[in-house]
Amino acid sequence: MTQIDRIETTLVDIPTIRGHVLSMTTMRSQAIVLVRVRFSDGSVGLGEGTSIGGMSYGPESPESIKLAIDSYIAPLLVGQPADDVIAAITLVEKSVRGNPIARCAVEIALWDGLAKRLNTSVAQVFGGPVRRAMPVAWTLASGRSETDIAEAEELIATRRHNIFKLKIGKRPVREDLAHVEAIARAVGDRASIRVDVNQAWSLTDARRGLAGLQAIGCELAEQPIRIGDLAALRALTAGTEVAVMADEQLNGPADALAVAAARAADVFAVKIGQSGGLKRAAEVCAIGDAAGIGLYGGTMLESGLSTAAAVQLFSTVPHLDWGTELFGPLLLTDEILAEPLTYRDFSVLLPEGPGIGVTLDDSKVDFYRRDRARSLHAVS
Ligand SMILES: O=C(O)C[C@H]1C=CC(=O)O1
Ligand SMILES: [Mn+2]
Repeated sequence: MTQIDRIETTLVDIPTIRGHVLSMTTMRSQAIVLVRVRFSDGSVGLGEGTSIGGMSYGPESPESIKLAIDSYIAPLLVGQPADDVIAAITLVEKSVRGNPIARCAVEIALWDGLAKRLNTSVAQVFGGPVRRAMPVAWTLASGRSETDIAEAEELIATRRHNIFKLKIGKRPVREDLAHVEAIARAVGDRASIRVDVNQAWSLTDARRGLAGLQAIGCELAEQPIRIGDLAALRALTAGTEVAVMADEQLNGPADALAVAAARAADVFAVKIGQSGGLKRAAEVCAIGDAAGIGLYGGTMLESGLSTAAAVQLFSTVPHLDWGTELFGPLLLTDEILAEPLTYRDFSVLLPEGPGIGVTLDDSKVDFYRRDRARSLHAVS
């Protein structure tokens, strides 16, 4: 019986193509925890765990993801049967509370390994794709309206994106509304406009903000208020025509059930990392779908590796009415995959090939790994 032999983690830092301005932080590089699971038959599974802005976005950081895997998850899994992925994640969930991104990173590698050994794709293991291309939004977050408009124009012209998510919540509501309106006016009916407040608004800000967004014709507002207050989120959802999306609020199936039961959102941003893995993300989708909540494939701005894993999963989700934002690798200045994912005609394509459908460019990983940068720094 094939067993899990070894789990290795590597921190990799890749610069972003421009500053990415969120309400709580400005990203200039992205830190990725790469996971390699080595199995006793010689096969290898790849995974990735990625958070945003250190600990400013959520409770996990790149360093905490690495530590959770090295010190807690790997010792549990070494020696376990390689093919029993559900048993493995159940074992991990019993001993590791929280830490959904760390659990997801390892789980991706387990699915990748299983599917590769079966010579099939992860999508096939999840029941097979219902689509091989899915709409992919882009986030305009340079911090300046004119720069965002120029970026949007280029992306529409090259047919890469025609759904734009604007990061707001850092500036006063009035200024943010003027920013959204300027971009909405500039793109007209050539693109749709959504916003992500990343929890920054108070309830009164949110009432004013959503009324303004509705007047501008913005179709969706993501996580307008801080997580935890489902009654307030429900009141906002009921009080506006703008679709309200839950993002940071959703950390797995139990949260999905709570939001659905409270009718606190119109749409779920389903993230494989935040959900605690592909299996749990599929459950979040099922709960949302059963509750009549729209689904959207979210991202933690991961590299192509975890993005490919998410594409595998979302290709199998029957109703993905709000498309995806699986553009993570395009925000980075360099590609760590041997063969990049294909973005074409406003969509990302399901990669062909076994497992999650992608392999690493090892020389790129060596170049960007954090411990290499440290040792270079030490000798210079
Ligand atoms: O959705 C988030 O909150 C995080 C992330 C996803 C896209 C983006 O630009 O930021
Ligand atoms: Mn969001």
